[in-house]
Amino acid sequence: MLRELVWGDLQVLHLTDVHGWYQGHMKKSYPEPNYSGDWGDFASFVTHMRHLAKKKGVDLLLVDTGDLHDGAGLSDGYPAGQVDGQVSNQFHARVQFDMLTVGNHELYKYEVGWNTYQEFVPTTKGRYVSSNVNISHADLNGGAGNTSYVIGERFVKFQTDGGRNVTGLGVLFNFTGADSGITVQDPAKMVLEPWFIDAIQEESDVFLLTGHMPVRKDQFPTVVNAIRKVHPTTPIMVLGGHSHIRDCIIYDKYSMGIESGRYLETIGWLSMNFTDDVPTFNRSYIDANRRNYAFHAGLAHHPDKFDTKAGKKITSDMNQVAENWNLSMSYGTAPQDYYLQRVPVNDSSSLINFMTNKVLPTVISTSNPNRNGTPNIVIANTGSQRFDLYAGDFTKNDQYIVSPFTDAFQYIKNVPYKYASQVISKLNGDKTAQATSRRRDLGVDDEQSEEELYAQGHVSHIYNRWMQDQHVRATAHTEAARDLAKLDARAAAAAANRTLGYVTKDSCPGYGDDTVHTAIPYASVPDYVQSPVTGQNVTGNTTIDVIFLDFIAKNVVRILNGLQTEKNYTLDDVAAYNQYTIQDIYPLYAEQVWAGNATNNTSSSKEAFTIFNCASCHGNK
Ligand SMILES: Nc1ccn([C@@H]2O[C@H](COP(=O)(O)O)[C@@H](O)[C@H]2O)c(=O)n1
Repeated sequence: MLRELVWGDLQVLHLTDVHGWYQGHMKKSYPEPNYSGDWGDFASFVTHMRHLAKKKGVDLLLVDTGDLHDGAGLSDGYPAGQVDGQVSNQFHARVQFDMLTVGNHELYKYEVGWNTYQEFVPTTKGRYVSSNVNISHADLNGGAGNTSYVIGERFVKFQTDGGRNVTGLGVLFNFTGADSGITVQDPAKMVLEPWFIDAIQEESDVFLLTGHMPVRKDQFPTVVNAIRKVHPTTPIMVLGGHSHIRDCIIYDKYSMGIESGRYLETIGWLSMNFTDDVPTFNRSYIDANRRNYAFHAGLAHHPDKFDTKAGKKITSDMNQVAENWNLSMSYGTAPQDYYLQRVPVNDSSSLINFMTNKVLPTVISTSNPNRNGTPNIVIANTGSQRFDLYAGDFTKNDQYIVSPFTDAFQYIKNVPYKYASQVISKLNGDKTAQATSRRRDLGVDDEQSEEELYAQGHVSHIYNRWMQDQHVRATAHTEAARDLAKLDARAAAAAANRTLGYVTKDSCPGYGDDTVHTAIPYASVPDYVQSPVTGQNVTGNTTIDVIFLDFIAKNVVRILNGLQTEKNYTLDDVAAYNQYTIQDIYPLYAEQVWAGNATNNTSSSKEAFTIFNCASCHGNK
């Protein structure tokens, strides 16, 4: 069953953290088909929604809150000579947004930030807002030295089609991990700037406070409060991002904020009715697939009218780029799904189990011919793995999705096994505080605070906790649901028809998800894993090679020194083990082990969500 959107006088369709998933989710295993709409489908959806808004005589704005690339082939699989996101940004630009703002992933590498400024921002027709982010560059007008440029606009003021005055801001969290040449101002300082104070003086019908930061526990309240000092009752619509969750929060009677997930899985909806007294807000999280798009656009029963010419062209142009870049090239066929965090780590469907006990021993343990006779172990941080690996063709695109980092394999040779074998438990050791564990995972100094890590952009713990909450709630309700189902056959049938997906509980009234799902199970995984020792008759005094990712080299060295006093290890003892990075492990494995598997994966996840005869759609007359 799909839940209808509640329209108001003004609504925002919101996207965030697309991370390169412009081709949509292409696998057939659930929940992927729920998110099978691609950028062309999204473009068609937006066109229909804009028409619908016009027909209803209301306003509809389209907002994106950053992190456009890093995470899938169409952004990251670019040929040499280009910049990450350069081509995918061109597809993004084919849908005209009313406001956009910058994410931290646009700022890790100077050339990406500069390319955003030079090539992408001009396509947004003055609607890219980076209130607290600047990039410096040799003066473009030939002046001496460097000039600091606001990446977009500090703020925007515009009028909607319906004549409402909007003041828009685009604020990034207090990010400290930007490349040199890029500066991010703390939002707490930004609100004291003369330009900010000036920009918010004028009365608007609404403030559109966009930004790449979570809507709770970050600095949106700082900005809301600064606006409130001048405009106690003007409506503020807040659109956030960064932590990849679906979330909604009420700041005060006149403002509401939403965060709209990640990876082109979720399209957020925030609507508002202007009233003489207190505005009313509504929010929804739309599953990004053609069925849901057609349903909300009022076309569930007119599927032939859904695709626009422009939308179809975007899809075919993206497919062409994917073909040119070989993104659908299959390294082999995965015989089953491997889940990152859906099953315990000892389960045969665990990606971490598979990587540790099959992939690393097959492709890394044996990869250095000069160390052939020496036993070894391979240690990896599980944070290096980013997504499920689904049954079917394992493509070049999947390579960027599942294991995207280019962390190299290094080793320390001739470590007595009695010490080497203890490294993993020490790495996973002190579980007293999750923060400690995460600090270790990041390879940073023990003194570094949680706040510092957050400021560097690390937020995966927020998404994980959100998934865990959904699972815990689902498990708690299972008993009650079973009892209900016994009494009510219809409820049982409805529950049986649910697919896996997000089951959001946020802080706003009513249901948020537009589709009723069964929560995806969640199991936590250790921070680090180690492959079995190779070789035979390895005893405590046998010397072995300890192989690990360069990302955690410092930690391994420190731990080895804590375990023994015979040798003082330093980073000088660390050497490259092979030419591979963690991004290479599944392609190598697939070529060696899966290449012979038959492919029966020619259909697409989109087929699961045909909009023809949409049985679960209703309400579209
Ligand atoms: N080169 C890298 C960079 C990061 N990681 C892992 O990613 C985690 C940070 O993830 P966020 O989603 O919070 O940005 C970090 O803790 C590492 O586990 C990596 O493995 N290699």
